[in-house]
Amino acid sequence: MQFKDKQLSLSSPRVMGILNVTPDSFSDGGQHNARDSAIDRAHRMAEQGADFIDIGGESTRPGAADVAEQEELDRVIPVIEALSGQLDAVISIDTSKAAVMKEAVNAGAALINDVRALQEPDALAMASELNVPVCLMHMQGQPRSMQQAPHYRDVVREVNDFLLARVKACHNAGIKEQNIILDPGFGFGKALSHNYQLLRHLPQVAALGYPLLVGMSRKSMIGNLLSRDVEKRLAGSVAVATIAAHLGANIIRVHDVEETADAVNIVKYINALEE
Ligand SMILES: Nc1nc2[nH]c(SCCc3ccc(S(N)(=O)=O)cc3)nc2c(=O)[nH]1
Repeated sequence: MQFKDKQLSLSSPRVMGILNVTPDSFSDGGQHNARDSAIDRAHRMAEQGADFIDIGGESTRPGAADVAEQEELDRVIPVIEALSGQLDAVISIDTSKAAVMKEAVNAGAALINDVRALQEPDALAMASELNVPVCLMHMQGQPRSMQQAPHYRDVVREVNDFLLARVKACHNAGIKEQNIILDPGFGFGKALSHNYQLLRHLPQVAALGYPLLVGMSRKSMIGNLLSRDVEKRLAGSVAVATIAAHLGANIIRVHDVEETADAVNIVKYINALEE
């Protein structure tokens, strides 16, 4: 797959490091050293084996409030500008806003990661104009309310139907087939059982024929099942990452890059063994 001037094969699973530049992700709260610590973290994750660094200025965890466009721009653009051309990894922008997509790609991002699957105003047209790969993710509802009462008749079918509908919308907007990545959206309007049904049937999502991105790292699907607080979810996160890679996920979005890269390297080795 082509990410601006970087060709990256997705034939074996890749690791995406999470770089949250939202205030709730900084311990000390200071803006300046927050930016510096984000830049250091990006370099560290690239060194640990991240092929992508996903930069997000809007928290989309359950209950999160919306973020104003300028605020989101102020958080992410300086970090992308500081990292562009300095990393061996591809910079991804985690946003739903057309204006943030534009500025981020102009500043050096080569992948758009939209948890709202280009449903916001002008997002489809912007993604088409920017002509970079885009990840379309399934979410039931909006972050503020999505975990109140998630309900599906058949979660895998309904997620697949949504993703295909968004692919059609992309096609109609002139977005190239080879620029599309899909994501079932773990934790975005899903109860525990829905998340594990999606993981177990990931081959059915892969069967849609597009590269898959998955993000389960430290999420409640691990915490609730194992009764683990967020700082004790590394083993569970590596476990689900390994399962997803083995079942066909192409990009694994995680906090813990080094540990996940080790697990993915074992999956890659097994997959490379001749039949
Ligand atoms: N493509 C893609 N982008 C993503 N960005 C994020 S931010 C995570 C927000 C969050 C935190 C915690 C829970 S919970 N209640 O399950 O613990 C849900 C959502 N995630 C993903 C993901 O998966 N794919």
